[in-house]
Amino acid sequence: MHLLRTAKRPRWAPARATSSQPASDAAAPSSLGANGFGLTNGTVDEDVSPCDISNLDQGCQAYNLPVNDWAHSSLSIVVLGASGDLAKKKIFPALFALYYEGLLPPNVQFYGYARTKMTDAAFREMIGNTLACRIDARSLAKMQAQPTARLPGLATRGFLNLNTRMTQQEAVMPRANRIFFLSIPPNVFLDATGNAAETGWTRVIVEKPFGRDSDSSKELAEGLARHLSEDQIYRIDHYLGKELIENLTVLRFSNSVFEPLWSRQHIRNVQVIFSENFGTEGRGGYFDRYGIIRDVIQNHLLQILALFAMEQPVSLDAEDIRNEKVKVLRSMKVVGTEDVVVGQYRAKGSLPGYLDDTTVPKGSLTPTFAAVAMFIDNARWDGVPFLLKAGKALHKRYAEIRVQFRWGADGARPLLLSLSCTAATVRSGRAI
Ligand SMILES: NC(=O)C1=CN([C@@H]2O[C@H](COP(=O)(O)OP(=O)(O)OC[C@H]3O[C@@H](n4cnc5c(N)ncnc54)[C@H](OP(=O)(O)O)[C@@H]3O)[C@@H](O)[C@H]2O)C=CC1
Ligand SMILES: O=C1O[C@H](COP(=O)(O)O)[C@@H](O)[C@H](O)[C@H]1O
Repeated sequence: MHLLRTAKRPRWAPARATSSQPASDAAAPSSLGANGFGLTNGTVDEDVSPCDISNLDQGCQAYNLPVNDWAHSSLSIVVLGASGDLAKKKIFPALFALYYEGLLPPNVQFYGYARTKMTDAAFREMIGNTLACRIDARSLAKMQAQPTARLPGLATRGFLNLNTRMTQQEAVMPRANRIFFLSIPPNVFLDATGNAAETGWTRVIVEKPFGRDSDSSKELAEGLARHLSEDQIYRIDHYLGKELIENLTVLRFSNSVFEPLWSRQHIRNVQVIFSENFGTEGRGGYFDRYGIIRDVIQNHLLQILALFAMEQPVSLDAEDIRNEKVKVLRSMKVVGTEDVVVGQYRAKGSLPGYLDDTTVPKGSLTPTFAAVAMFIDNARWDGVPFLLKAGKALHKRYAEIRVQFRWGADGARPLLLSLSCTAATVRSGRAI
């Protein structure tokens, strides 16, 4: 069964799976490009949609944001941590998709920042190889070679150097706006926030985890507040943008099949599973300081649990949903060590172990797998275990919610809500 929202697929997006089998499970066709999606024969000149400023204005109005004077303003988008996994896998492909669809202002420039030394050409090539969109290699090369290339290169020589480079490019317009995407470990956030725009607005996008613990999270929030006002800061948990998660509230509360069953009377247990079939692969610098619980359980999986278990919000406004989620978190029993199992993946055959990753400190005890049993002490969920499981370098890549109902003989099939990035599906699973 496919989910509720059927938005028009943008031209750059991969085709969605059309069966109950997620596309990621299907055999990959042999003609895939490096980005993993099928390639077509368009060229950039023909394919890139020109930016329509009136569309941007309408978008701002729709979200209640001030309308920008894009005819006289530039926009610089800076990705800090541009050599990292998140930048390569998600941010640059998403930015490129927006650009490709004509959804960015005409005077936009992208910048990367990292400590790794790389020539501008090597940096552009690295980004080019990760673009998850349907353009062919010829178009990509053309785009990279364009004299007006939007990606000037990678700054590595300090934030001052980055600022100088941006200021030079921005001089063409009276007003310069800046967006900073902090795709870096949280302990570096504060150093990175000193490059605010002088003639336009500044926005800073901050990635989870927001610190390591309560103290560092508080310190981070206070530090950001010293440089930025709250309306300049956008905190991101990209799991909230997944199709199933966006639709979970609608699936539950607008659906007379599910809502009457959503309680301890009918549900025996719930599992939220995050399984990846690849290890850290050079991300030890970030991952080892945080571990799997801070990396995905404390944020992504807990968000899912809260949305799954919350009471019906007064409206679908963000604040109302947030209030209901907070009530779930406040009703949860404190997790003790007896409720948690942790592990670390080891080498098997030709596959490296966690400690074989050269970016991981020798002898590290950081967990790459965790299973946590949680309980919500309220009338709806009293006594129902919520099992959150997450691991890297496991046998298969998938993410799903498994709902085990009480009725039926032992071994009744659970309801599976799949969080696959290519298709949100609801199906019944194998008996357990
Ligand atoms: N990977 C993913 O799919 C997702 C990651 N995230 C979040 O994104 C953030 C980064 O994760 P990820 O990209 O995976 O990690 P990586 O380790 O792959 O990348 C970290 C990046 O930060 C840079 N960096 C590290 N230390 C410093 C420093 N002191 N000063 C400046 N730059 C630094 C690194 O570049 P260099 O060493 O060259 O400086 C690298 O570009 C984390 O907060 C993570 O939670 C969120 C969602 C998904
Ligand atoms: O936040 C993170 O998420 C990714 C998994 O996200 P997905 O959308 O690609 O499934 C995970 O690999 C990474 O460790 C973590 O930081």
